[in-house]
Amino acid sequence: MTEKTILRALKGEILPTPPIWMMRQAGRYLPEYRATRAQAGDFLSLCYTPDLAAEVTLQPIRRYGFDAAILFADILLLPQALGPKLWFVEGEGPRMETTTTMAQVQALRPIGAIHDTLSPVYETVKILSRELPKETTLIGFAGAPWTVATYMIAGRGSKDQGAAHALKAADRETFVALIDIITEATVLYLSEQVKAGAEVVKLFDSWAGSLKGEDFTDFALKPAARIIAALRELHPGLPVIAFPREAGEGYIGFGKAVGADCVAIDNSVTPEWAAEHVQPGGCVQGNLSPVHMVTGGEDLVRETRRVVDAFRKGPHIFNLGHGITPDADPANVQLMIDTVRGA
Ligand SMILES: Cc1c2[nH]c(c1CCC(=O)O)Cc1[nH]c(c(CCC(=O)O)c1C)Cc1[nH]c(c(CCC(=O)O)c1C)Cc1[nH]c(c(C)c1CCC(=O)O)C2
Repeated sequence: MTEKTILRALKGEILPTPPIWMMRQAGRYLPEYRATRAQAGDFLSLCYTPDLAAEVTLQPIRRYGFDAAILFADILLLPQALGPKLWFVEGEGPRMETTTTMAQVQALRPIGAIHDTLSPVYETVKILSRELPKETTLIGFAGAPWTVATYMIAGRGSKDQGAAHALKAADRETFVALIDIITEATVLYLSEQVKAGAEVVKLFDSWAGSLKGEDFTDFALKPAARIIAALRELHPGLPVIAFPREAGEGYIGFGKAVGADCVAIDNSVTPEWAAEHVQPGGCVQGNLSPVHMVTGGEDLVRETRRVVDAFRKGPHIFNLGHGITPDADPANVQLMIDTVRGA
C-alpha cells in the first residue's frame, strides 16, 4: 500500500496535490454534529463518550473525504484531569477553577492519575483507528503548556492572557512549576494517544503570539521541544505538527528548534511570507482564512488557489489558519476541497 498522503508530506515529500484537513472540522457548522451533540447532552459528555466522540470525528471524513481525521476532544480535558473543575457556558466558552498559588499547584493530582479521567479519550482513538478509511491519517493532539496554563490561571479564555502574564511577573516560581507539570502531563497524555493508534500528534499553542522575546523562547519553544523530545524517546519517528499561533517572526526556524516535522501557520502572515521564511525549514500546514468558509464565492476560490500556489515548491498540508466557525456554510468547505484537488 502506498503511504498515506499526510504522512508523506510530513516526511518532506512535495505532492502534486496537497493533502487537506481542517481545524475544527467536526463542529457546529455541520448539522450531523449538532444532532450528535444534542444526543450527548453537552459538549463535555460528547468528549467523554467514546462512541459519540468517534462518530463526530468520522462525520467530516464521510461527508468530505478529508485526508486526516483529528480526534474529537478538547485541550482543556488535560487540565481537568489534573483536578480543576471545567465547564462550558453556552455561547461564551470554557470556565475552569483557577490555579494561581503554589499551594494550588501542589494540590493538583499526580500526573500519573490523568489516565483515570482521560481513558475514554484513548478509547475514542482505538475506535477511530479501527473505523477510519485506510487512506485517512489519525491526528491526536494536546494544548501546549502556555496555552493550557492561560486557561488554568484565568479560569477562562481572555484576549490578552493578562492573568497568566501577571502571574509570570509576580510569582515566577509558581508559574514555572505549573508549566512544568503541564509539560510532563502532556507527554503522558500524547504518548497514550499514540499507543491507542494516533499516527501524528499536534500541539496547539493558540496564544503563543502573546509571548515576546525570551518569554517566547522559555514558554513556547522550550516546553514544545521538551514534549517532542520525550515523545520521540517513547515513539521513535513519531510525526509532530506544532502550531505556535501568531508567532510572527517566531515562526522562522521554529520547527527545527522544537523538533517538529511541520509548523502550522495562522492568518496573521501571508502564505507567500510563510513559503519564503518557514517552508525552507520543512513541511508547513495552512493557511486559508476561516472567513472564506462563511463568505464563499470567487474570493474563496481565488484565495484557496493562492495558498496552494504559494506553497507549491515545498511540502505542504492544506488547512485553515484557525478553526472553522459555527456560521460557516458546509457547501463552502466542499468548494475549498474541490478547488484544492483541482476538480
Ligand atoms: C483554545 C482551544 C480550545 N480547544 C482547542 C483549542 C486550540 C485550538 C484553537 O485555538 O481553537 C482545540 C480543539 N477543540 C476541539 C477540537 C477537536 C478537533 C477539531 O475538530 O479540530 C480541538 C483540536 C473541539 C471543540 N472545542 C469546543 C467546541 C465547540 C463546543 C460545542 O459544541 O459547543 C468544539 C467542537 C469548545 C471550546 N474549546 C476551547 C474553547 C475556547 C472553546 C469555546 C469556543 C468555541 O465554542 O468554539 C478551548
